[in-house]
Parts: sequence; C-alpha cells; structure tokens
Amino acid sequence: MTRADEATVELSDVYFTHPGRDRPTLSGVDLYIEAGDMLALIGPSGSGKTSALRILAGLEEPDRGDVLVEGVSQLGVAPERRSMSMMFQRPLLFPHLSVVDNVAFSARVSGVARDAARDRARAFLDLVHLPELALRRTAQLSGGQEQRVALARALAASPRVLLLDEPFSALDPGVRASMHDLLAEVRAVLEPTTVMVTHDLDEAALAGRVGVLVDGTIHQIGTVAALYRRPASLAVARVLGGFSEVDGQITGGAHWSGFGGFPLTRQELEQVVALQNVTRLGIPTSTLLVRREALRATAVGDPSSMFTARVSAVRQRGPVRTVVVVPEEQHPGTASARLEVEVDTRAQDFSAADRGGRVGVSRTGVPVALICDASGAAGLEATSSRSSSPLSQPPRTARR
Ligand SMILES: Nc1ncnc2c1ncn2[C@@H]1O[C@H](COP(=O)(O)OP(=O)(O)OP(=O)(O)O)[C@@H](O)[C@H]1O
Repeated sequence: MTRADEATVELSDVYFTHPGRDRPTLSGVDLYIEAGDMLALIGPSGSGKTSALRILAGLEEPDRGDVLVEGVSQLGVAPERRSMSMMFQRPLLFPHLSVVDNVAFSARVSGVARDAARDRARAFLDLVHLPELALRRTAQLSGGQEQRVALARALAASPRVLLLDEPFSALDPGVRASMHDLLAEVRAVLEPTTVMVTHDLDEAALAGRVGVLVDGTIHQIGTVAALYRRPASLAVARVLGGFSEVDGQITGGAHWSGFGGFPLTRQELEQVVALQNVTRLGIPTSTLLVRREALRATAVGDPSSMFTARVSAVRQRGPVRTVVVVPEEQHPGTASARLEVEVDTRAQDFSAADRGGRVGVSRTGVPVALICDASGAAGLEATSSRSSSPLSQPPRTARR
C-alpha cells in the first residue's frame, strides 16, 4: 500500500448560486488546507458546507473563484480526474459485488487485473480491520462495517484529497467513536489531505483546524480550542453551543447587565481595548459569552461570588449539575438575562440550587469571550438578535 502524493487544497474566493435560487449559497469562500492536513467544516444546517465540498470534488462548478490542488486550477477538470475521493453519510456500496470487489472497484476500472486488484483491496480491508469480511455481500454488513468498507474503497483509489460529508452521522455513538479512532489511525498511515463536513464537534476536533461556515461565508478558522476561547461572532458561538449570551456594556473594569457588574480580568479587558480599536465606538455595547464551566453557583454570601441570582432551571448532565440563573429582580423594561452555571457540588447546599432557590455566582478562572455589536469583533454580526439589557447600575460614560 503506497501513500498518495500529498497536495495542498484551496478554495479561492468562491461564489456559487444553485440554479433557480435567488440567494448565493457561497459568497467569497476562501479555504486553504496544507498538504496532509485535515480541516473540518462546521456550520448551521443549510450554510453551504456540502456545496463547498461538492465544488471541491468537481460535482458543481463555482460561478466565480477557483479550486486549486497543489496550486493548479481544477476548473473544468472532471471529478474522476481530480484525484479526490468523496465519502457520504450513506456508504453507497454496490450491492451486487462482494466487499473485496467493492474495494477493488477503482483499480478494476483503471484496468488492473482482477487478482492484483483484489490483493490490493485486501490490504485496505486490513487497514480498516475487516479482513474476514472480504467475501461477504454488502447486504450482510452492519452500518459501521459498511462505512469501514466505504472508507477502504475511498482510500484504495489513492486519492490526494479525501472529502468526507458527515460520514459517520448515521452511526450510533459507540460505533461513531470507533470510526473516529479508525480515521485517525488511517490518516497516520496514508496522510491524505482531508476535508470533512460535520455537525459533531467531537468529530471536528479530529481535524487540526476547523472552519465555521455561516450563510455561505467563513466566519472563523482555527483549532477547536481557539474557537471556544474566542469565537469571532455570535453565529460562531451558537454553532459551537454551550455559551450563555448576556447583553450589556463595559465600564469600570466590568460588564454591566441585568445581573449587575461582572468583573473582567485584565486579559479580557485587553480584548475589549482591541475590540474598541476595531470598532472605534468608544465604550462598546457588548455581548458577554460565557461557557458554563466559567462560572460556579456557590452559597449566598460566599466571598468569591460576584452577585446573587435566582435559579430558574436545573439540568443534570451526567455527573455535572448546572443551573440556569436569572437576576433576582427584573427591572421594568429590561431584556431577560440568563446564565447557565455549574454547581459546586462540594460546597453547594443542593436545596439552594433547586428551582426558585437563591445562589451566589462566582468565576472559576475559565475566560469569557466578548463580542461587540455595531461593526462587531469580526465585523460579521451587525447587532445582537436581542435588545441589550439596561443596566442595574448604568455606567455614566457609556454611549450607545
Ligand atoms: N440542488 C440544489 N438546488 C437548489 N438549492 C440547493 C440544492 N442543494 C442545496 N441547496 C440549498 O443550498 C443551501 C446550502 O445547502 P448545503 O447542502 O450546501 O448546506 P449544508 O450546510 O451542507 O446543510 P446541512 O448541514 O443541512 O447538510 C441550502 O439552502 C439548500 O437548501
């Protein structure tokens, strides 16, 4: 089994509108993947992820822009000549062929003799840990086995680029996790440049970098950790999930909202300064993005707590208990503010962290992220979808 030549892959300023649609599906998409690297493409349903993959594969031609492999334009090059293999959510195996002949298919089509093609196919079945199923009919396979065969078939074509469109989303969680391990194992051996569309953030974390596509535009590209640390827009935070959004304003070293003051660290304030430089707004109106592990519900009166709040819902996620908290007093005319907070199970009296109870809220040391409205941190979200909360102690210097 030989490794295909690695190749850089690029979408350059790609615009694409599906025939009959009045809105573009992709608007100026730029993506660059280093040879042998893997990029995961995530985004809301309908944001254009599959369309981007189909344009890479040559199944659609862009209206504008280019597709480049190793710097060479692929426009006008037929899909089968692009040295790319694509794997879909459904394995699309040939039902009339045995497992080994499914995997041998591309070699047979390119003229390799049957025995040689089958020998080669068996090497790929070894790679996906299915050597014993070579002679089975595909109708006799489980879903996970079918996707292993589909992966072996995709790899047996020696693609320089592997395109994966939600390949494991139809599998149950245990089988999906074993497919993640297998993909990592296979990539360590063959290193094809890989682009994978997925809705699953665990799956996305298999890739060195993740691109977030929203409404046909790339909002951010980075490692999963970097995206979580500082999402570039509200849309990115919503794709990642797990953030509470609180509108307010920043002054005097704190973010002020319906909860009162939320003290910010020096690093977070530096982020604000950077945003101010971007937006030139003076004191920006900001949305605080808070991961639940950034806050802890404590006993009322705990010296570490920033403010007290009322518990409006309780959620148990495996061993972790979280509560949704709201301000104790809802000022007339304030937009509703809510935060999801982990419960400190060692210190917390559980009855206080029940619905309707009062808790203190303190920080854990996990940083929060801030998004400014108006021209926004990344210039992508013009305004928050909700109106900002008036402040419980309005900062005098704040401007709107
Ligand atoms: N063949 C088509 N003809 C017209 N419109 C299409 C076609 N295929 C997709 N679309 C539209 O293009 C947009 C992007 O679709 P696409 O499948 O690329 O999104 P996606 O991000 O992959 O979505 P999902 O996560 O749901 O698979 C959607 O609005 C979709 O309805």
